[in-house]
This record gives sequence, structure tokens and C-alpha cells, in this order.
Amino acid sequence: MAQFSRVSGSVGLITLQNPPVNALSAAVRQGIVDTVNKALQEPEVKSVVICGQNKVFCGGADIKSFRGVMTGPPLIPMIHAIEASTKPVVAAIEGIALGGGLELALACHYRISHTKARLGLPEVTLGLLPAAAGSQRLPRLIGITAALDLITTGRHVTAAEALQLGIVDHVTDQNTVDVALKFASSVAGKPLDARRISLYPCPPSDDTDALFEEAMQRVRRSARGAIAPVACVQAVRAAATLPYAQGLEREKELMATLFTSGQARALQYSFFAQRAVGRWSMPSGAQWDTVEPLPVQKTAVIGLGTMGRGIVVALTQAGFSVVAVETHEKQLTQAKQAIEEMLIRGAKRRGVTPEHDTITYSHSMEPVANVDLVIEAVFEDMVLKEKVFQQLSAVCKPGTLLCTNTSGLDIDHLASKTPNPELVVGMHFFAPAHVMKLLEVVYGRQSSPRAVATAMQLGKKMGKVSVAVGNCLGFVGNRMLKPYMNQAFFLLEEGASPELVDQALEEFGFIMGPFRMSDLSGIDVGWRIRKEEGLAVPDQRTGQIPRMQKGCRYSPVGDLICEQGRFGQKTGQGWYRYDKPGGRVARPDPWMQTFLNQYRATHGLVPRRIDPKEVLERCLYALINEGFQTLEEGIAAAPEDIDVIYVFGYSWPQHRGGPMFYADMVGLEKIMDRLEHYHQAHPDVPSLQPCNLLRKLVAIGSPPIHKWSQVMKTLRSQL
Ligand SMILES: C[C@H](O)[C@H](C)C(=O)SCCNC(=O)CCNC(=O)[C@H](O)C(C)(C)COP(=O)([O-])OP(=O)([O-])OC[C@H]1O[C@@H](n2cnc3c(N)ncnc32)[C@H](O)[C@@H]1OP(=O)([O-])[O-]
Repeated sequence: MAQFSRVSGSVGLITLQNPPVNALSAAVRQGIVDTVNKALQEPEVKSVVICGQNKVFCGGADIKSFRGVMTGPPLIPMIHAIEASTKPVVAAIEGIALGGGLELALACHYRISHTKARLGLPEVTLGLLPAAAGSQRLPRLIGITAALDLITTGRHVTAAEALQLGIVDHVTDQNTVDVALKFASSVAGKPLDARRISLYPCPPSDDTDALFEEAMQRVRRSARGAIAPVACVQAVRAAATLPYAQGLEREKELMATLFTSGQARALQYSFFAQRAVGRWSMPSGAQWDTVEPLPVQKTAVIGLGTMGRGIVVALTQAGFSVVAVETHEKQLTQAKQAIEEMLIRGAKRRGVTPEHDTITYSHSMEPVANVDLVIEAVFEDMVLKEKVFQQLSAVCKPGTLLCTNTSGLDIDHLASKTPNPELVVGMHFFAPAHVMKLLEVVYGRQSSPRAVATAMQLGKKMGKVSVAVGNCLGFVGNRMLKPYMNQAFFLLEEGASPELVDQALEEFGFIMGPFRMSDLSGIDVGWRIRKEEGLAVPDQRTGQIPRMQKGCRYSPVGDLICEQGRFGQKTGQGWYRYDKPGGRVARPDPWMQTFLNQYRATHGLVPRRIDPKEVLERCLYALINEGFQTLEEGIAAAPEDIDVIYVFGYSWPQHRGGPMFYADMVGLEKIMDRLEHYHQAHPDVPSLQPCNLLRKLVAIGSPPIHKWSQVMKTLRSQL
């Protein structure tokens, strides 16, 4: 809806009303058409201000309506009527002006913004492009290069940057609507042609072709197969090369190719999935809106290795005081320096002053006595973690939450080492912890709902996308990664090369395939865990690591190259070779080919040609099958949880929605059939055997993903 009121005699005020973000639903669009007509027809009204209810201008088109039949007045004519108005129209921008919201403001003759407002055209993040003339007006207003940056990245700009770019005419920290009303009456009757952006020529560039060629290459490199960024470049090119009306037609054509695309569906699913995971629930029935989090101001981090340092930085940047504990003096000094440097870099990037004085460094636990929450981030060793939890239980004040950053060890076991297991939860950050958005909040059998609520709220305050999951080995993310990695190893045994496997998954959209990722994070990390699990241990009789363990196929290729000191980037050699230890550029290594040929010969394996399709199906379907298993067990509450974990923690390409959304797109029956096909070929690999939940969903006709949660409820009760 939109409300019209007359203010100070001659200014008409139009207020958009559709909380929480005044999205341009059919009713709002109709309201704008009606109120603009009213303002233009009322002779007393000399100028108009458009603002949004609740100090929020407009969050753009109503994303929730995209899957339905579009009703109500179309956006473009509505927006054109504003620009064509003979009375000046001023946009009073508070909170946000995003997508169609900014396009609405660009049709106004003047834009006044509050200092705290954020503006942008983020349509590309939803698999779309600015389709209410934004791709034609913005380049005309701020130039091609700046417009290309905002439209192909979808990034939000601050009011200060919007003023500097020329998107807004004035920024105020006063009441923006009042300032806009005063301004509107001051420009009443003034000529407006010079304020109609669609009439502006697009500022010329030295070499338009070269500029767009370079932009297209850049966008294609970072898009990882996403189509919307490419269409955005094409739309802006239309603005630079065509008259406005033709450019608008081109914008419409391009939007039509995107609107119904699978990628747009995936990205919009991902948008709502990110919001859905915030509405967490536990098997006990406790959930996000029925549990009050505990207050947290003072925090502590125990262990200042790579993860601990990142967590200290993330907590400090979120405004918490931190006690940073590292028992090794030398490690403490190095950590202090590293943390300070990260804070300075972060502050520079955000244009703020670095916060240093809220961190207390200590090599003893004493200063931890009065904190509200502790995050343990010591070496991934259970015995060491038990000792730390016992020390914390002795030092901390009653009611202090004890959180562990373990990436997969048993939360219940650690909790059993403390007098208050209800106050123990996992907070699994992803490296680098001050950069990666994902946080797995892991509840154990005795974790209290308040402990979970507190960890989830802390994650949100740290700017993380937090997902609540149950306790099991590897939780959700790492647990699903195991069958994915195993398939990658098995494919090497059967004839593939690391390059072939990685290329198939990188063409699918992953930033890095399993072997390049493993070289980055260190192949020895997995090797140490496999040794602790008793897998990577040679048989005393044969001296070889058995290829069948507990009746299941096991591939020791990763263990064998670690035994040769090939840990990846950090040693300059891993699955690939690098120019030096710490090198980043992976090059195929002839040594690897020789090693794999010898390994196959040793184990009587006859290599065969493996096509990328098989790589994708075996690695991704095994991972997806494990995902269904975690849903079946209730470790993951809903498919959205898994998909958000994989998009924000494991670089699953967002334009493919996530593993479970992808499974829905591919078709559950096909996934099950292909798994059965590969399981027949590899009966000693249980992770290829379709799990019950997948079978049941197929048996009842493969309902769409948004129906899975309700099906799971009944199925879990039957399973
Ligand atoms: C023609 C035109 O060219 C094209 C085609 C378009 O215009 S395409 C649309 C372009 N617009 C966007 O991309 C902006 C998308 N929104 C956001 O980025 C963020 O929401 C936010 C605005 C920065 C606020 O963040 P927040 O953290 O304060 O709260 P929230 O939890 O995110 O949001 C609060 C609630 O509002 C809902 N919501 C937010 N934006 C919405 C929108 N545009 N449409 C419908 N619902 C929306 C959201 O789902 C949540 O609902 P619920 O979960 O409570 O039920």
C-alpha cells in the first residue's frame, strides 16, 4: 500500500507501507500509481516526496511473489510516470533503497539520503538484473564503470559513497523526510528536464568496446558459471550504445532469459534459506522464538593458532571484549602481532578505527574467571580439549558458556568432562574465521536451548550465517565431505588424475576441486584424523595400509603421499606442485602420475578413462546421499540448513542453491538410480547406497524441496 498526505500546504507526501522492507508488492505498486496520480492532479500540490514507512525506503521488488503469477501494475510504466511528472518528486531515502527501491528513487528528480542508509542494485545476487530501468538509468547518472561495478557485484554502498558517486544529491543525519519536504517546496516550479535521468546521454568512455570486453572477461572469471552477471554487463552495454528506449527493450529481453532460469530459482531459494536457518529448532521442540539467549559481553578464546586468532578478530570487530589465552609465550607474542595486523587491515577495509584495547592477552586462564562465554580453539586433540574444559570448569564463574571450535570431535564427550554439560555447545568456525560467513552451532544431548540460542545470537552479532546442527562425527559439513573426498580418492585409483577431478568440479562451479582445496588446507590435516581413527595405519603383517577396512573400501593414496612429506601448499608439493613452500599456483606434477601408475600396478588396478560426468555424479551424489542421512537422523533439521552450510562453508556454487536444492533440481529418482548404479559397481562403498529417506521420498513421488520438512516429520516417526 502507499498513503498520500498533504504536508505544509503544497507538498504531497507518498509513504510506502509494506513492512518490514516496503517491498514493491502488487498492492504497493497500485498504491504508488494511485497516489502519484493524486499528487499530480491536485492543483495545490506543487511538489512531491516519496518515503517509506518505519524509516525504511524500499527493499525492491517483492521476491516472495516471483514464484507466483505476477499481478498488479507493471513497474516500468509506474516508474516512468514519476520521472515524467511535471512536479518535482524527491525521494527521502532512509534505511535501504535496494533493487526496485533504488530504481524508484532514480526515477525521482532528486534523492536525499540519511547518513546510515544503504543503496544498491543487488538483483544479480538473486540471479536477475535491474529490470525497472536501473541498468539504463544508473550508467547515465554515474558513468559506465561505476555502474558496472554496482550492477555486476550487487554490492550495497553507504550514503557517503552514494553521494560521492552522484547517486544521491544530499546526505543528512537529520530527519530525512523533513529535510526532503523542505527541499521539495524549495524546488517547486523549477524546470525538470535536467533532472530526468533517462534523457541523459551515457557518459562516453575512451574505448567502449575494450571496456566491455575487459568487464565481460572479469565477470566470466568470477562468475563460476553464473549467467546473471554476464547479462548485467550486456544490459549496461545497451545503455552505453543504444538510445534509452531501445536499451530498455534490451534490458527486458535479458531479464526474460534470467527470470525463469534455474539459477534464479537457486539464488532466490538461497536468499530465503539464509533467513530460514535463523529460525532454528531442536529435536526437543525448543526453537528460535521461544528461547531467550543469555547476555554476553565479555568473551574469551583459548588457543591462538590460526583459528583462535580469527575468532578473536571476529569477536573484537563485533564489539565484544576478549580475553585471548595462549599458554606458549612465543605463540602468544606472534598471535598478538598477527591479530593486531588483521584488525588494522579490517578497519582500513571498513573505513573505521581499529579496536585494540578491548583485547586482554594472557598465557594463563585466570583472567577468564568472569567472562560470559569461552570459545576453546586449541589443537584438534580430544585429550588436550578435555584438559582445557576441566581447567575452564574450575576457573569460570557459574553459568559461563563453554563453546568448542572443534571441527568434528564429540561434543557430548567434552560436555561430560564438565559439571554443567548443559552449558556446552560447539561453535564450529571456518578458516579464516574472521572472513568465512558460516558458523555451525552444534548442540549435544545435554546442551540447553538457552546455550544454543546464545551461540546462535552471538554468531549473528559476529555477522555470521549460523546454522544449528546436532552432534555426530564431523557434524553436517565435514560429515558430508567425507564420502565426497572418498569418491575423489577412488576415482584416482580407477584412472583419473587430480586435474581431471578438480576440473569437473570447478566447471560445476566450486572455487576449488577437492585436490586443490586439500592442498590449500593441508593434506596432513585429514591424514592426522585418519590416523587417530585407526584408518591410515599400515597392517603389521603386510606393512601396507589395508584397502578394505571394517568391510568397506578404503583408499590410502592420501596417506601414502603424506608419508612422503607432501602436505600441499605448505610444503610446496601435494596433489600438485607449487613453485615453493607456501606457493599458491597449482601445477600438474609428473611425479603424481608416476606415483598413481605404480600404486595401481601394486594393487592390480587397471586404469580406465573416466569422464567428468562420472566424477560429478559420484562425488556430488555421495555427498547428497549423506545429506539425506543427516536429515533422516535429525542432525540437520531441514534441507535449507545443509544448503546454507555448503554455500557459505564449502564454496558450493550459490547459483546451484546447495546440495539438497541441486538434488531436487536433478530429480531424486535420478539421484537414487545413479547411486544404485555406482553401488552395484562398488558394493564395498556403503556411502553409495541410497539412504532410507531418499528412497522414501522417491517412493512417494519425489515431492518438491519445500515439502520435504513436513514429509520428514512423518517419515522420521515411521523410520
Ligand atoms: C525490478 C527489480 O529490478 C528487481 C527485480 C528487484 O528489485 S529484485 C529485489 C532486490 N532487492 C533485494 O535484493 C533486497 C533483498 N533483501 C535484503 O537484502 C535484506 O533483506 C535487507 C533488505 C538488506 C534487510 O536485511 P535484514 O537482515 O535487516 O532483514 P532480513 O531478515 O533480510 O529481511 C527481513 C524480512 O524481509 C524479507 N524481505 C527482505 N527483502 C525482501 C524483498 N525484496 N521482497 C520480499 N521480502 C523481502 C525477508 O525475507 C525477511 O522476511 P522473513 O524471513 O522475516 O519472513
